[in-house]
Amino acid sequence: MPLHAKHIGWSRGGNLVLDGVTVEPSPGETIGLLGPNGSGKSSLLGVLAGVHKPDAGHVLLDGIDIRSMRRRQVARRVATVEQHADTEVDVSVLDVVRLGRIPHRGAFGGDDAVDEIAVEMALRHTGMLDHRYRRWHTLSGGERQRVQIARALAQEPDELLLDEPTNHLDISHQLDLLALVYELPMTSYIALHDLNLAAMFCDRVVVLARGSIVATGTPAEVVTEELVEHVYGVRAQVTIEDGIPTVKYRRALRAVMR
Ligand SMILES: Nc1ncnc2c1ncn2[C@@H]1O[C@H](COP(=O)(O)OP(=O)(O)OP(=O)(O)O)[C@@H](O)[C@H]1O
Repeated sequence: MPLHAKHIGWSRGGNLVLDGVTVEPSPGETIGLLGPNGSGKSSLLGVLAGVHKPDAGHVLLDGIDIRSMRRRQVARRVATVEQHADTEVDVSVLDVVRLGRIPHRGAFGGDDAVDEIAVEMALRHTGMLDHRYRRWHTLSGGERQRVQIARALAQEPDELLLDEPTNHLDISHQLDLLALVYELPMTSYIALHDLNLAAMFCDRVVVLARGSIVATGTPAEVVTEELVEHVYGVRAQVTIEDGIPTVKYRRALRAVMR
């Protein structure tokens, strides 16, 4: 059973950041987490990754609460790509991607050949193989993002948690990356701001507002003109082609203050 969130409640600084959030994907599904700034998408990913301990509810992996699992056990199964991953250390692309193999190495090391195959596959998948000897600090924002995805893939997880992975990417790489994630056999949770990309590449979307789920279902069920106006306060036209909604936003009249 993939990573499930059941009735998650999580508070920070006296505020309820997540309130009764339940998400139960089927194996291999791509779940889009949508919602305005501050609605709880990153917090939910943090809870799913086991980084934040929920005050209420459970995160289950194979039906077992991850709190009762060892950290390494969870790390072998769940890979995370954060929004602003960076390092001051002078490392190569290869060094970063090899970090993904750490959960698979025991006290006496691991199988170097297996590790190197996983690393090469991950670099190839993300189009970074030719850049493997580049230094991290020489990479563009988009290239760094792809390296972080490669690191997560090298981990060979069953579950992938991605926080706005298309940040910094040009449209061609956004489409490539989401197509890659969509085709991977693993279950993925992706926090996204772009409703059109979410509609194209997610099997199901979960819309959060102020820490609660306000809608969940297929993109065609959820991404409606009413929802866009209700959740984002933006008027839009939504058309559906081949079962995939496309959102065209209406430009708000600018308030001129004199
Ligand atoms: N450690 C923390 N301490 C205090 N407040 C927090 C903490 N972490 C999150 N929050 C608050 O919880 C709310 C949800 O934040 P979160 O980062 O999960 O939202 P988000 O949907 O990912 O936002 P964005 O789209 O801007 O990335 C915000 O109001 C945020 O300020």
